[in-house]
Amino acid sequence: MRYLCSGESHGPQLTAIIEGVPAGLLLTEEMINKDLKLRQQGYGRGDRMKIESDQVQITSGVRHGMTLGSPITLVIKNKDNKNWSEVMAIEPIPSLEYDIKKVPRPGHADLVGAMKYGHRDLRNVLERSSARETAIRVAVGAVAKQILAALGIEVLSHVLQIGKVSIGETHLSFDEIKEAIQDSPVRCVDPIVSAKMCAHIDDAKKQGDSVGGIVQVLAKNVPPALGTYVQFDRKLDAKIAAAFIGVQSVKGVYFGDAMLSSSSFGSEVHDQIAYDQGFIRTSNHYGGFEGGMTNGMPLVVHAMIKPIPTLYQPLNSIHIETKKVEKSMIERSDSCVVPAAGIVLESVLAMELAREILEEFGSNQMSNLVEAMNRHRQAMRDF
Ligand SMILES: Cc1cc2nc3c(=O)[nH]c(=O)nc-3n(C[C@H](O)[C@H](O)[C@H](O)COP(=O)(O)O)c2cc1C
Ligand SMILES: C=C(O[C@@H]1CC(C(=O)O)=C[C@@H](OP(=O)(O)O)[C@H]1O)C(=O)O
Repeated sequence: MRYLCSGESHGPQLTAIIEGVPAGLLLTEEMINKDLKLRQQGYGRGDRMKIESDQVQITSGVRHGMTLGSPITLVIKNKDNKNWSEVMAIEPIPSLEYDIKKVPRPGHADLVGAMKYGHRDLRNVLERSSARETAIRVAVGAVAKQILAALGIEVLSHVLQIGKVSIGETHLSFDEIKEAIQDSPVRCVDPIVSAKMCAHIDDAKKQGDSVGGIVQVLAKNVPPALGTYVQFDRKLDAKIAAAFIGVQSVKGVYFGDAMLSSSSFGSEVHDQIAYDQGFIRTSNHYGGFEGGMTNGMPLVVHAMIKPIPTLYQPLNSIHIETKKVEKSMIERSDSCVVPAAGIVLESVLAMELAREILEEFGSNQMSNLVEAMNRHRQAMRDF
């Protein structure tokens, strides 16, 4: 399964084409839209989210709610495009005068992107580097989630830390976490910490500042032996780490209790092997991976997210023509996107897992894939 995305932040639409989704998967726009809605929520989002109400349009590869096995095309319209139709016009508008962006934001792609592609208007960079693009990736991930759901696998994200407010680790189960975050505007399991996180975001916003944080992404019911140890670039944890870093503002990835294990004795953290109708581990400090392969324990992946680069109290920068010091540009911005990034990272994890499963059990039809997975699970239990 492979996919390609396109679209500028204030252009007419975002598009994705996914190839390799087996035929016979139940898929409707509504199944995708619920994730698009979640990505738009989360305390700390800016005014753009009041304009957009993301809805996907499936324009190929699906008929009567069922995938055909042909490429699936997904489209999300940018509602804000109507406010930028001239600035973002595809055809030249010679007489148009508009604000050309010249003062790059520290922490954003503006300066290096312009240097790389030779742009003198930083808008030519920011339009594509923008995390607006994550909307269509969430749509793609929702398709992957449907494949996983048919195989009994589910993913979930929740927030462990926002700026300086941290919940530490939680010992709740997957289903308990799902329940506990329902009413939290920051997807945090503890209501008291959740309120502190919101207050911390408010404080940052009042100061014209921004905050980052840490998200935990989980997958349950993943069978053992996905991925392989035989070649570095085929290790599944390595593929997931690369895909996580591919999400805007994710600066670190770690599996399980990596922070703790790096400062512990081996005897304290290695997950001991036991047998109970199949091999199990008595703990899950390594987040479900050994040697680049899943070991049958739940997957536990963490993403460390930096604070948003655009600041309402801007930092110093340099005008790219005058080379003089100026405050960096600002139009409009989120102040915290940690909960939203969690939804994006769920999609990314779902995509990597679905892709790996299809590579391992390759199938054109969902029913054959389900059978192959059931056989694999049985073989793993019988080992
Ligand atoms: C969902 C989401 C929304 C974001 N919104 C903003 C924003 O409003 N303003 C901003 O400057 N950066 C925002 N970012 C982060 C930038 O897109 C990102 O920092 C930038 O593209 C540079 O990439 P890097 O941080 O991965 O190096 C957002 C990131 C995500 C995941
Ligand atoms: C549009 C989205 O996020 C955008 C990501 C983003 C950035 O620089 O990454 C900058 C902001 O864009 P704008 O200036 O249009 O408000 C965010 O709103 C979205 O998440 O759908």
